[in-house]
Amino acid sequence: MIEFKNVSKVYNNNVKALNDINVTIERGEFVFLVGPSGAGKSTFIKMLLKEIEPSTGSLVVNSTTLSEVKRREVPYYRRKIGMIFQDFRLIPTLNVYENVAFAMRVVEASPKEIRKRVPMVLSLVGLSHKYKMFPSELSGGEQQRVSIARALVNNPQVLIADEPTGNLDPETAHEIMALIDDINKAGTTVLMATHAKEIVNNMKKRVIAIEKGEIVRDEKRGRYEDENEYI
Ligand SMILES: Nc1ncnc2c1ncn2[C@@H]1O[C@H](COP(=O)(O)OP(=O)(O)OP(=O)(O)O)[C@@H](O)[C@H]1O
Repeated sequence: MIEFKNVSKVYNNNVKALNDINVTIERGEFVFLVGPSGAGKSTFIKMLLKEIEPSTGSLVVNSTTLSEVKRREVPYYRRKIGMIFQDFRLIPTLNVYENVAFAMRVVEASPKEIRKRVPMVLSLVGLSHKYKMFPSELSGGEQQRVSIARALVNNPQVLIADEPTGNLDPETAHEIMALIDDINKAGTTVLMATHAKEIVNNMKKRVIAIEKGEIVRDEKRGRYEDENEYI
């Protein structure tokens, strides 16, 4: 469960990026976070990862109050969260297997556990046969699958995706969304920030729309909606 309680963020330059956000996301939900550029979506996500602190208010993620997580505990807290990005962020000098294994090494998983989990998640994303290849030898969709495997390998409760289809053609984007949907159906909470209107409208999931730092819409089975559509 994710809870924002009266959360505001004012950056040093006095930009108010989020203004009194109150929202609850239940375990197992699939939520799209939409809104124009500069609306505050990245700020929302960075707070969940404890990359930045709220100026006021508090956040709770799976019973952990983030303000109580000490600096040295942050890496352990982040194990609860898998993260995927538009630009994949794979390590170019490591092959597929090693990219995924690396995420387990940094949290000091045992070699035995690594040998068990990595093939399991590579199979889940359909890349078992490409485990020796390097990121530069893979298509964009395959690279995103590797990054999804890496996000899932430590068995997180929440998957956060920041514009995960932004660099993919529509067909590949559709395949990646089907994979993320399956992951959600298996129980992982998904929060996805996106500008991909078609995807949001096709999937009929909860949509939280942010504008100028405020939640302007929060609908179950929502739509992307943009005002210009109706002009
Ligand atoms: N580190 C920072 N310092 C100062 N202002 C910032 C900082 N990061 C973001 N902002 C400002 O906060 C506001 C919200 O930015 P944010 O990056 O959260 O928007 P966004 O919805 O993620 O946009 P996009 O869709 O373009 O990624 C913007 O006005 C931005 O300029």
